[in-house]
Amino acid sequence: MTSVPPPDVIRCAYAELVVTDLAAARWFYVDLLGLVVTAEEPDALYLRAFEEYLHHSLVLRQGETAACARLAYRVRSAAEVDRAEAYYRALGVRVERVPAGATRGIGEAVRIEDPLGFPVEFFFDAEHVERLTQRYDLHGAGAISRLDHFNVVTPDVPAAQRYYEGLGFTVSEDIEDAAGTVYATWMYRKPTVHDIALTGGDGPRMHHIAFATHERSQILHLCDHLGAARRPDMIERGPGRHGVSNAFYLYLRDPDGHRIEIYTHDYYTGDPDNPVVRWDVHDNQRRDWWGNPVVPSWYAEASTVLDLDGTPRALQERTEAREADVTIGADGFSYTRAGEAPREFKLGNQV
Ligand SMILES: O=S(=O)(O)c1ccc(O)c(O)c1
Ligand SMILES: [Fe+2]
Repeated sequence: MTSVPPPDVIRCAYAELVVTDLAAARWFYVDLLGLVVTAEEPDALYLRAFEEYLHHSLVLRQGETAACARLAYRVRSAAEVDRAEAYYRALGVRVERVPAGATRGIGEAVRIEDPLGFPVEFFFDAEHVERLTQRYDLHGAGAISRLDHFNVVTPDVPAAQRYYEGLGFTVSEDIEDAAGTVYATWMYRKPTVHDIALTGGDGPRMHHIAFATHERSQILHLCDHLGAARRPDMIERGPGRHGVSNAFYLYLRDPDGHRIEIYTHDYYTGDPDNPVVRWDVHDNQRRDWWGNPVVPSWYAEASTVLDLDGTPRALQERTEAREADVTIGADGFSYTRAGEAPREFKLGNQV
């Protein structure tokens, strides 16, 4: 902890992913998902969704090894960038101040290796570009509106929660058990369910980046588009309805295996007394409100993250119980109503 006040974080703002085949990634993120190309270089793409007016919310950079190179938060003013620098220098983590343009379209920023081992950036100034909110002539049937959240894998969820609470984030929901083990926590700065989700596991790893649509039909169109492209293998989990967050969801895997969630219909959390929702890890409806199975890869696989030198981070093993061991997703391995025997037709009762 430090006596230096934390920066005033507004929201999650952009991610930078290393991809091994920029052309294949361009097909996935632009031709399939419909993200807009703000700028294009031989080895990088700067993409945004239709409601976004900052330069980008996703950078794809060609590289040898697929990884997450950066998770960036926007702070409320240029002065808050200075405060971020002071906060993290006092915290004693690695801090780098970078000039405007270090990332195309982004102003002066502070980059850190945060206490959880993630490469994180705080910025305010950014180039404004055309906001395409009502350019319905450009929206496809699967139009994506904006970046919504990051989900990261970290071994000690309570410790990660304390770190993010120190940064001014608030818990909206979590998954825990009767013994007090916390398996996952969702935390926000913008008034939705989360800007960051902390998933218990070997980390630091990036679990997924999520974009929001306005309508469930847009998510269903993306599924149909993948079917038409004969690439249903890119659909990892869903479509479905989450228990946690109540969002309608779809998880895709990009050509490098990076997990992208498309998500809509979570809820407002902007009042100071927003009730925290706590889920029992055995509740079959926590991960999927309809009790559908969570595929094992969703628990097991996540993207490597890089340090500020671009070197892959070594993983620290989770020492507490793992959710996939305690219950395999929401598929009948546990209970929905405590004390009642599960029904025999759910997957969990057939293997
Ligand atoms: O699967 S969960 O219902 O726990 C869930 C809720 C919200 C999310 O953004 C997510 O990725 C996963
Ligand atoms: Fe998510």
